[in-house]
Amino acid sequence: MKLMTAVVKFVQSMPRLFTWVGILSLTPPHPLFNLHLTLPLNSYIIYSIPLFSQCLLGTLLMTQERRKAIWAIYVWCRRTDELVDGPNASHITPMALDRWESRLEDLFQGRPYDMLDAALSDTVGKFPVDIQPFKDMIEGMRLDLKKSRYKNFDELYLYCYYVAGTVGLMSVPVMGIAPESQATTESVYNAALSLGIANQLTNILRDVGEDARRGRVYLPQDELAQAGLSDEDIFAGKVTDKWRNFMKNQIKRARMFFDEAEKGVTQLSSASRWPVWASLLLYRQILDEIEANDYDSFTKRAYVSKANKITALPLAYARSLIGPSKISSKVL
Ligand SMILES: CC(C)=CCC/C(C)=C/CC/C(C)=C/CC/C(C)=C/COP(=O)(O)OP(=O)(O)O
Repeated sequence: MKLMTAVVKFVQSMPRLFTWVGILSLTPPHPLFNLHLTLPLNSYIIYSIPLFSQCLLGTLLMTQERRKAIWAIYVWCRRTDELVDGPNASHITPMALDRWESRLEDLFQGRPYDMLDAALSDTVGKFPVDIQPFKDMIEGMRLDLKKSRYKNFDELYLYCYYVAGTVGLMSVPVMGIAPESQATTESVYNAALSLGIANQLTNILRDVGEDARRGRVYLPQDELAQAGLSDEDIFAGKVTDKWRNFMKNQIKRARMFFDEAEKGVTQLSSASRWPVWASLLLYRQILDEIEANDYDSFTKRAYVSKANKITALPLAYARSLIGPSKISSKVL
């Protein structure tokens, strides 16, 4: 009977699934597509951002209210990221970030500056979203302006929290915890944080060459030294046995964060589980692709093929059918 209900639910969601698959294989939609607002086109926000767009596309599988809220949050994150990574990045000063922060405070108090802020203002009025992770993300941008090396994993972890772990914390109040969940709220937030960290570590391991060309090394310096490697080796960009061993350990650690995140997905409300599983399974596969590229993140950009993306959807759906149980909550 349960299986029957699941099959019916899956078939009922087919139109949305096809939209999702269709969009995955075409171009990303406009970010405001789901905000239902007629606004000037800020299309730069979405067009260069596979991971974010992957997460956003995933939200097509959610309820409309939640979908709009997640879009509003991710659009704000993207705009924040664009301040230090976008075309105007060279003009961005800590003062500009201070102004962005006071604008954030205003929108949280119901005084949005523009229409995109208004979408987030609307979201924070509807869902119990806290301002702290948003402020922390701005802090991460401040850090990125002045720092290009990380002494050890603690320092790198803090950076990953600021720029990505925060996104997990912002998302949980919107995605919702299943009413039948017996897990502690803290454990679910921890899992969400782990997913952000895992995504960012994966991003870093995929983009070593690209970052090095911008003079940045987002790898723990002490671990590089222990592996017999230095910045010069990163800039030289040669895949050696030392590099392979170093990467094997980094990939192992990123996978541990994905494992932590997986424990929390089952505790999310049923409508949110599918998109989260889909983006988790897809992003995790980038690590497999780095291995398949013989750890060459200097000249190759690991990516997940369209075929794998499409196969991940039903897999993610199957996993999303498993919700909280007494056993899993005891594990947490
Ligand atoms: C697991 C539980 C309980 C909840 C889920 C909580 C969520 C949604 C976590 C996801 C957090 C997330 C999407 C972080 C994004 C961090 C990141 C690495 C952003 C960078 O994205 P892009 O720069 O677009 O990456 P690309 O380079 O791939 O385009």
